[in-house]
Amino acid sequence: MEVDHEKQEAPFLGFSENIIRERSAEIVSGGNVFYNPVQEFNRDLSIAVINVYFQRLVKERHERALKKQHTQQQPTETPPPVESQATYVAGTQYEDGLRILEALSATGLRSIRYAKEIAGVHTIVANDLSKQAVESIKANVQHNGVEHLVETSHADAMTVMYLSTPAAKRFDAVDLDPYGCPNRFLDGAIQCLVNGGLLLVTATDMAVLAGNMPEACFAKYGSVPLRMKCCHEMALRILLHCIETHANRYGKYVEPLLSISADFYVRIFLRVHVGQAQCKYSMSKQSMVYQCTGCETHTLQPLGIIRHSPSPENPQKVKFSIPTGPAVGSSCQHCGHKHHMGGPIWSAPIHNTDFVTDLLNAVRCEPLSACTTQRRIVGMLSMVLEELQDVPLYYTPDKLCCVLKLEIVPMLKLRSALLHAGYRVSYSHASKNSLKTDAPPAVLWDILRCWNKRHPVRAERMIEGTPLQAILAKPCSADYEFDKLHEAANPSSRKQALSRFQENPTPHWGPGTRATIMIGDNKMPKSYRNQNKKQRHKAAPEASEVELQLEEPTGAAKQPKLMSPA
Ligand SMILES: C[S@@+](CC[C@H](N)C(=O)[O-])C[C@H]1O[C@@H](n2cnc3c(N)ncnc32)[C@H](O)[C@@H]1O
Ligand SMILES: [Zn+2]
Repeated sequence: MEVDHEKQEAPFLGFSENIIRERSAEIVSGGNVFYNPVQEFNRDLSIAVINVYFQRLVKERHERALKKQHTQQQPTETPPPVESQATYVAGTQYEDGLRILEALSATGLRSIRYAKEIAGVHTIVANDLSKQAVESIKANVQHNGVEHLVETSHADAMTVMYLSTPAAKRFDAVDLDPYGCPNRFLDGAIQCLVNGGLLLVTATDMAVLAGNMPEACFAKYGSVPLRMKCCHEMALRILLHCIETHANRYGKYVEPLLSISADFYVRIFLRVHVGQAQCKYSMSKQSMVYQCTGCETHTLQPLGIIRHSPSPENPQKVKFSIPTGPAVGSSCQHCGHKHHMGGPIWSAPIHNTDFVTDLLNAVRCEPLSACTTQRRIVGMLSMVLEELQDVPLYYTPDKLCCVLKLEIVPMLKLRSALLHAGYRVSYSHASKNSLKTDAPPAVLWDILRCWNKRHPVRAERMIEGTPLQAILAKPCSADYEFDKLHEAANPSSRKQALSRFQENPTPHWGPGTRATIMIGDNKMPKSYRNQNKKQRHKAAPEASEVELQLEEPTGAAKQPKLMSPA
């Protein structure tokens, strides 16, 4: 697929002396083309997801075929066998295999790995806007012997996707892995996917998504972010909201399979289905978020509600309506301060636990168990399965205690207190220090009042008008149990010490790399590169945006820090 829109010849970089090896693939031609070794986790996970997605697809096809046979065949006929996943192997082309588009491919590494490690491929189109990148993809595809599966394309990703909207040309899976924000590619991706197709989206503009530039976030994603401790989950939910609104325009809706916040980016795996009727449910999957400017308590205000109103003619009948609100008073019921309002965000579950269970089983077995980042994938997925799926967003004990200037409650004590009081708790995969709970915020503050009795805040801190004074002035309504460890307080992933977070980030950790970062065929501005060098060891500098420091806080709560380019 060649769209010849580039007139001038960019120099072909040729083969570099360095060979990059990542699992099954070797990259022999890279030059100035983007390559980020830290994204190996992202690529490993994507390979696992696409493999399991294809297994599901085969099963769905099988069930459909059986159903068809059942309705058509005579009772005496024996049904012919329908192919199962076991017959598919990686590296071979299948007529009924997946048509995958890697819309922003850089060196082609991801596409080459998809060709070699995904069982049941028809074609992979590896596309890039940069001529250098495309030369590099061609050389790498040839070197790895996957020309029969990987087709190279030199075009704007949007052109490729819009030219692929006719039914016969659609893709089963589209992978968007851009620099920064993926928003401009979403419309085309939604339109060029088959019904039930898989969309894989990365966003690395975390400073925007995590609340440092609300005006930019609204312009890009149609949602106002809030600066919260749970900003990584908020980022996932903003991106999901954005993709859902794109899908709804075409009578489609999304089914999130897995939504991951990792290192310096978010990555979402979801299916896009056709269904006007299901689009009506979209309103009730989105919420506005109120955040108190004093104590940071968050409260969700759904945009829609669904009521089941069965009738004899239609037992499944539902009614869609608008909830009354606002969900908070004009000032915070806990501390009396005013609220900020953010959103809308996706407030329905962000993972499909059946899918994640299959995925976890798959990465524990050959061949996926052999991938380099397998331990981290197992840890991450185990944590995802432990998350309270019906509780959007989370608190952190350090921030809660910071508001009240209290000694920090150890996580297991706080979790035990909540569990003994009859509430559910979980971590979020997005933060080591997270606390998801179905306990109302009033209970959380009450528990901290109880903690204050044991570890009282210094008297001089009780200043009139502060959230601390307002919250601690109220009497504690119960004596919570902190000391008796609840059996569910320590989740299995933690007990087993599964590798759940990025360990020992490399010196070049972040969206940038040692090689020149390219934006299309243009080099990243020098000021960014210099800044990049200075900050490499610290956090995650972003190619085109200021970046958020993503380290987990230690000790008392810290606000996320911006690292602006010099
Ligand atoms: C982050 S890199 C992709 C990395 C790659 N997916 C991987 O796993 O190694 C982004 C790539 O997108 C390309 N690009 C930027 N804008 C594009 C556009 N509008 N259409 C196609 N490619 C584009 C850049 O040239 C760059 O190679
Ligand atoms: Zn408050």
